[in-house]
Amino acid sequence: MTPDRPNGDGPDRTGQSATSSVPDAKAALRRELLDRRRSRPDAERQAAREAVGGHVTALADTLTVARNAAITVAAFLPLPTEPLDPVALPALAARGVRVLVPAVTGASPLDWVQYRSAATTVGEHGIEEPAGPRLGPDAIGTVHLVLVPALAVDRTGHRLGRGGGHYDRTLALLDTVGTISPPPPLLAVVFDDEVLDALPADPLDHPVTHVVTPRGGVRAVGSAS
Ligand SMILES: Nc1nc2c(c(=O)[nH]1)N(C=O)[C@@H](CNc1ccc(C(=O)N[C@@H](CCC(=O)O)C(=O)O)cc1)CN2
Ligand SMILES: Nc1ncnc2c1ncn2[C@@H]1O[C@H](COP(=O)(O)OP(=O)(O)OP(=O)(O)O)[C@@H](O)[C@H]1O
Repeated sequence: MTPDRPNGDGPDRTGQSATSSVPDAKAALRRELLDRRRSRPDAERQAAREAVGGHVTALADTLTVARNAAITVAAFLPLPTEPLDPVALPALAARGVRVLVPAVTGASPLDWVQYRSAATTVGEHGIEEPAGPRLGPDAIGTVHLVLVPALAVDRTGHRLGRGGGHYDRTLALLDTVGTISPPPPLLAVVFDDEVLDALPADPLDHPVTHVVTPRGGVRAVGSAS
C-alpha cells in the first residue's frame, strides 16, 4: 500500500479513512490491490502460485495425518491474478482429498461442487465454475479446511474480498451448520505484501483464522495467533 497520504480522502496507514465510509474505503483499497496484482510480473506471479500450492498441499497432508482419515477441502478455481496454482486442486484430489469449489447463486451463501476434473462451465456473472452436481450451501459444514480467496488480510483476521459478500455469508453459515470438530482453519490466500496492519471492517465481515502467503507459508492471525 502507499504508506502515507497527506490529509486526503484515501486510505491512511491503518486502511481507515477520516472522511470516507467503510464501503468507500474498501472499494478504494480493492482498486489499489487489484491494480497491483495485475502489474505483477508473470515470473513473480507464477512463483507465488507454486509456493502457495505447495503450502496448501502440505497443510492438507498434515490435517489428513492428524485425523487419520480422508479430509474435505473447500478450495476455489483460481483467477489469473490470484496466488494459487490451479495444479493444487488435482494435486489435492490425487492425495485422496475431497475437493469442493464454489458456485455463485446470487446473494446467497456459495453453493459447492466437487472438483473432479478441469472441466468447467461459465456460471453467474461469467465466472468459471466446475461442471457437476450442486451439493448445496450446507456442504461447507463438512469441510476440514477452507481456502478463502482474498485481496488482503490484516493481523486481526479481517479480510478484504472482491466485494460480493459471498465468503462472508458462507463463513457465517459455517458457524451454524459446521459439523467438524475442531472447526476448520479459515485460510486467506494472499501475496506476502497483502498482509496489512489493519483493514476497514464492518460487523458483517467474517474473520479468517489463518493466512497463507508464498514466502510466509501458513500463519495464524487474530485470536488464533
Ligand atoms: N477464484 C475465485 N473464485 C471465486 C471468488 C473469488 O474471489 N476467487 N469469489 C469470491 O467471492 C466468488 C466469485 N466472485 C468473483 C468476483 C469477481 C470476479 C472478477 O472480477 N473476475 C475478473 C478477473 C479478475 C482477476 O483475475 O483478478 C474477470 O473475470 O475478468 C471473479 C469472481 C466465488 N468464486
Ligand atoms: N452475512 C451477511 N449477510 C448479509 N449480507 C452480508 C453478509 N456479509 C456481507 N454482506 C454484505 O455483502 C456486501 C459486500 O460485503 P464486503 O464488501 O465485506 O464483501 P467482501 O468480503 O469483500 O466479499 P467476499 O466475501 O465475496 O469476498 C455488503 O453489502 C455486506 O453488507
